[in-house]
Parts: sequence; C-alpha cells; structure tokens
Amino acid sequence: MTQQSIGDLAAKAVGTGSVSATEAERQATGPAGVDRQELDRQEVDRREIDSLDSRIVQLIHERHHVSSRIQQRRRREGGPRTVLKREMVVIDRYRQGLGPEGTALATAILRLCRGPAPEAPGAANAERGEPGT
Ligand SMILES: C=C(O[C@@H]1C=C(C(=O)O)C=C[C@H]1O)C(=O)O
Repeated sequence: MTQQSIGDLAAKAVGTGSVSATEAERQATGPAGVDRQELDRQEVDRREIDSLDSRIVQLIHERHHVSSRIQQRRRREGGPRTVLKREMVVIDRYRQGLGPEGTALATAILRLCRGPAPEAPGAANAERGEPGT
C-alpha cells in the first residue's frame, strides 16, 4: 500500500478536511466518539511515520553498502578510506535541503557509512543466541 493510499484511507475512515463528520455522526458517537476519531487519526499518522522511518533506515543501509564499495575500492588502490572534499559536498547537499540540522544529519550518516554495516543494538547478541534482544 502506498503512502498516499494510507492517507486516503485515513481521510475516508475518520473524515478530514472537506470530508468532515456530519452532525448526525457526531451526535451518535458523542464526545467519546470524537476522541476515538482523533485517536484513529493519530494511529494512522503514526503508522505512516513508522513506515517512513523504516524506509529511511533501509535507505541508510543501502547507502552504507554503496559507500563501503567505494571506500574498499579506493583502499585496494592504495588511497585513503575517506575524502574530506567529497564529504563537504555531501554535507552541503543536506544543509541546502534541510538547513543547519541537515549538517548534523549528514555528519551522522557519513559516520554510519564509514564503519562496519550498521545494525540494531543487540543484533550481534541475537546472532550468538544471547539474551537481551
Ligand atoms: C563514498 C566515498 O567515500 C567516503 C564516503 C563518503 C560517503 O559516504 O558519502 C564520502 C566521501 C568519502 O569519505 C566517496 O568518496 O564517494
């Protein structure tokens, strides 16, 4: 299901913007019903955020994969792992797109893409069959 269709479903299910609930529906559900509608909207929006966040995490994994390939190739050829000039270009793209916080985000992403493949805390323990996951 696409993000757009989740949003459409939400609009149909709980009534947003021009598709607001009728007075009759409001009377039928009462104040508690209105609260429930609000909760429904929040739940749908939260699911959309969860889905977006999963995609962002997946994209960072993909980015790490490609970045590692470049870094390893350069190392094999006797070059350095990192190239500051290129990193400045990357940081600038995030800053242009997101403002000052973009710089912090780019820096974190570059750091993630420098080390071993990022993994969830406890993932290594899970592989070894240890508790805490
Ligand atoms: C991927 C590269 O190697 C390193 C990693 C970078 C990145 O993850 O964007 C950028 C510059 C280098 O420090 C590259 O040179 O493009």
